Amino acid sequence: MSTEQLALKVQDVPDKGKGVIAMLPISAGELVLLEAPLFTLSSDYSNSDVLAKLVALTESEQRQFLSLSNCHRGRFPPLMGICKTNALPCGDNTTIGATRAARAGIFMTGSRFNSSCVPNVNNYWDDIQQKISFRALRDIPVGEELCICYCELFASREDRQHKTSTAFGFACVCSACTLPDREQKASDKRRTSIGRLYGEVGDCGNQPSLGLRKVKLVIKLLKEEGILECAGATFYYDGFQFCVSSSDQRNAKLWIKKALDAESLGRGPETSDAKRYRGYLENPRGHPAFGLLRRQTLTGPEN
Ligand SMILES: C[S@@+](CC[C@H](N)C(=O)[O-])C[C@H]1O[C@@H](n2cnc3c(N)ncnc32)[C@H](O)[C@@H]1O
Repeated sequence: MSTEQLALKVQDVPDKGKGVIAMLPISAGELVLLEAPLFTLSSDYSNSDVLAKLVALTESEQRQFLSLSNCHRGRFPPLMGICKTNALPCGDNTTIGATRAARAGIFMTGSRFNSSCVPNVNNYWDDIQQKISFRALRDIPVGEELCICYCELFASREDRQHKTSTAFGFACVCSACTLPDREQKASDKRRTSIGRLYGEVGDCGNQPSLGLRKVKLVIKLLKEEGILECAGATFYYDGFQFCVSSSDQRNAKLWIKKALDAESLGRGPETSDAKRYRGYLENPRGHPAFGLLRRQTLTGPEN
């Protein structure tokens, strides 16, 4: 067993079947698991594709595969049901925006992570190592369950529950989905506002001051929802782009440093985006949008 896996244990958790529990204190940004898939499938797989993968496995691996949960009993043939319940993206995949990985994989430990709408772990496919990595988004104490997010974060609880119940056959019981009524309404309002602002920020290319105000509002809302660590990088990068297009190098550097820190936390310091961000931190003029708009001094991130 690798050092990373010593920090984890798969065990029964209330209302969710099995789950992954921290056995040691885990620090923000730490790699908690790096795992090769048992097998991968293209996104349009059929039952016979799964069967072909299964016969290539050892008997012990087949047993492990068949022990995974199946939330689609009666709706799909059993092998398909297990894959649909447990497959994780093996490629670029975003819960923000529309990028969908072309392949998905089944993982002996990785497929045991349950979902939370306030995840404390981020999963990311490492294309170079051909493995999936799981990194802690914040400090995690011993005994806490490690959860990733299966669904769109910037949606109301009703919409999130609709997605998890149709795609995965469960009504999410995470802390964000079980808030008392008043707090639930406030959370729904924040998340739907973030979703709306996400689109609006994208439309502010020629209005950098307005764009930055919206970015700052999103960051405030993400922080209040406890999901800044898993969703902040893209907005910090937007902040950088507004500054760089206005030739404001000083503030551009402050924004790109935030984007780099957020990227490294959730996906590691060696991703292609992290490398690109480091390049811009050294030389913001290297960005293709540098100086495209009127030169002006904007503002940096709040803290
Ligand atoms: C990929 S599996 C995760 C591991 C699974 N709990 C097991 O026992 O192997 C997905 C299934 O876990 C359960 N699950 C995951 N996240 C959950 C959540 N937030 N609330 C309730 N059930 C959840 C659902 O049954 C779902 O279909």
